[in-house]
Amino acid sequence: MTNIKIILASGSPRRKELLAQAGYDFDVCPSLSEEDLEVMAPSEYVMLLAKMKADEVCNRLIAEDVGRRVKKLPERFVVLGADTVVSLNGRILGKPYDYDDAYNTLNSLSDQTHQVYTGVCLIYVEGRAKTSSSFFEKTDVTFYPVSHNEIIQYLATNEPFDKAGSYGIQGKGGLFVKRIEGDYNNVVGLPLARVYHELEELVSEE
Ligand SMILES: Cc1cn([C@H]2C[C@H](O)[C@@H](COP(=O)(O)OP(=O)(O)OP(=O)(O)O)O2)c(=O)[nH]c1=O
Repeated sequence: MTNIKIILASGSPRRKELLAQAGYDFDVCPSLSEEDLEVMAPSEYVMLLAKMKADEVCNRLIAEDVGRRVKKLPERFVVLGADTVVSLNGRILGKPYDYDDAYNTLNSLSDQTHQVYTGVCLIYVEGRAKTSSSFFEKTDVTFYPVSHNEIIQYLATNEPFDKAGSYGIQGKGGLFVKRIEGDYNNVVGLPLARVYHELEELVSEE
């Protein structure tokens, strides 16, 4: 039996008991639960989600290519993962769960300033080497007062349901926006100019 140290990425007492039963040397480091995620700072949260998305795609593509005689992946490429949330008074508002959630979210954003955070993770793959960079951008968005009828009309467009904070600044949701401070593209889901600069730095680092 190997004597290598195992880090058990799980909070399950059953898994712990089974590893102990076999006599393995291990430490427990449970992965973050949904409850932990909800109390994270929005900046940390979006960077973690962006990294999870990029890691998953990167690992899957590389694993799929391993079995191929003719490789589909180029010698060098970058995987970009991103995640966007709205934060109102420190509370994270993602995509709405349902109609009522979208209504309540828009109602709470009315006549208020909230923050839109987008986290980005870039993974640069060159041969077998991987280097990555993670960052976030924050944009402050102030809404005009939004009435009950305006929210009902807006929900009928179906625009809110796949969007963080239940609105799209690039669509009819733009009519609610009084002012923004920061990158507009960041609100739409990708801080393009920051991505450009980080990408330039990442791929020229070797
Ligand atoms: C606030 C706001 C968000 N959004 C969008 C950007 C994101 O696509 C979405 C938040 O969901 P995300 O989970 O960040 O992204 P996604 O599910 O659309 O795509 P994937 O996970 O595959 O990368 O909300 C707008 O389009 N306009 C806006 O004004």
